[in-house]
Amino acid sequence: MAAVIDIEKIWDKSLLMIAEKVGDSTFDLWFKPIKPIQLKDKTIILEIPNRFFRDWIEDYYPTIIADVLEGVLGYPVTVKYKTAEKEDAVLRKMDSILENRRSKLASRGIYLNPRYTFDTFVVGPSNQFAHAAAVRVGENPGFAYNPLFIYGGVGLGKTHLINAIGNAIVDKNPGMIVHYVSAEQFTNEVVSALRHEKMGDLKEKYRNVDVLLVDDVQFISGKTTTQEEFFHTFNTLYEKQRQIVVSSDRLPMDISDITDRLRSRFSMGLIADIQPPELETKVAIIYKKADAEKLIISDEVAYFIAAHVKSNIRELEGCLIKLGAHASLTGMPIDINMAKNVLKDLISEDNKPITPDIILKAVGEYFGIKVQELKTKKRTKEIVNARQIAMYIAKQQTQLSLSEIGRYFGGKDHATVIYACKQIEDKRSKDENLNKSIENISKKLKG
Ligand SMILES: Nc1ncnc2c1ncn2[C@@H]1O[C@H](COP(=O)(O)OP(=O)(O)OP(=O)(O)O)[C@@H](O)[C@H]1O
Repeated sequence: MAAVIDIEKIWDKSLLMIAEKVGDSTFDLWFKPIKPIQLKDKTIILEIPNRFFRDWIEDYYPTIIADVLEGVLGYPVTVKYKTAEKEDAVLRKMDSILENRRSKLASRGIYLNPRYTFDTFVVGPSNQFAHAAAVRVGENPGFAYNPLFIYGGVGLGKTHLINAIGNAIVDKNPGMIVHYVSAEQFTNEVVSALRHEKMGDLKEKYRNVDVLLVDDVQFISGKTTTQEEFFHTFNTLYEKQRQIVVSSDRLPMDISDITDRLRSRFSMGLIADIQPPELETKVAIIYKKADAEKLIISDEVAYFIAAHVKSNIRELEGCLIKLGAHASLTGMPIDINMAKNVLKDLISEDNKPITPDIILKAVGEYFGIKVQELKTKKRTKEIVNARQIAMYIAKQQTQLSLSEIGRYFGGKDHATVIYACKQIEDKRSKDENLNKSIENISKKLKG
């Protein structure tokens, strides 16, 4: 007799694992209310209170449920959501258009996010340049800017823009092979191909696309075989005038542990940055998203969210989704009091002072160096440079004395701190890239 699958038990086990990964408050709010409905043909249907739950989970933990279920069941499953409340007819229609688009793309083997198009991207001074470059590439793949390298901080729209390029190309050129891949997934494919002696297949797949979109390329830092494979893929595509678009959270020169030849390839075309959005752009994004979700919010609420979420647009959307979920569960309209109440964590985060630990973490993350290494006496060029930048920022952005800063950086004396600050000050006036790196880290700290 075939084993009967006890869906409740499986879900309970999965919930325990999810709780461990996401922490109590997130778990209670977003995952605990989910109920399993059906598990059949490697597809699980989960009931969620309303569509905001799906949006939030897809934004913040897009693969967590599928990953955990795969761990529990031992095979991959597709996760589908069903909302408990009756959905607005317009929203349901929009969802079905998106779903259609998604399956059309998937049937051509193209895994682009159908939501991320130029139409849904709000343009402002912070992203105007990257957007214009992306549109050009979308209109003229292979011939406008090749490669296009888009860089910017976390959650500022890089994935959205490169998907929008892909969607625009697919729409206009039904025959073109457009391949979107995260650098992490590419690395996994290289590892798997090596293990199963399928490198030939991998080369065949990647070197024959018309458009290659690689997201979060900084991930290949330190991974030599992946870099090697990517380098040859890059050259083959480039020679055939096929379009390459790469996104990264930092400039090519700031990606540590990649070969110089790859770094120089990244800089061969156009490098376009996305900066954190200004207040007006944030407000415009909030309205666009609210519109898409059929949420009614006042100017006061929109400006309140925009003023408190400093830069990350994913967080901006997260606030709106949280409000939408709350309004939908309570049946109350969204007003400023609800916003203040539901988003109170956000407000209390505002006054957090910048500490040397926060600076070390931000600098470490930016350059891909462990905080511990910044605090030791290690003297490789990269570490010394990052450590000096961190001291310089600490001097600028904290009230600490030079000796106190020195102490935080592994017992250095105040003369070392003065020297570091002077070095960076001098280099900054001559080196635009260094200047940009410091600005980006500082913005991240303020955000
Ligand atoms: N200008 C914009 N207009 C509308 N939505 C935007 C804009 N910029 C970002 N977003 C939205 O913000 C969210 C985060 O953006 P995205 O995932 O593209 O960021 P990212 O830069 O790739 O982040 P990460 O560094 O984490 O990979 C997405 O839902 C995206 O649609």
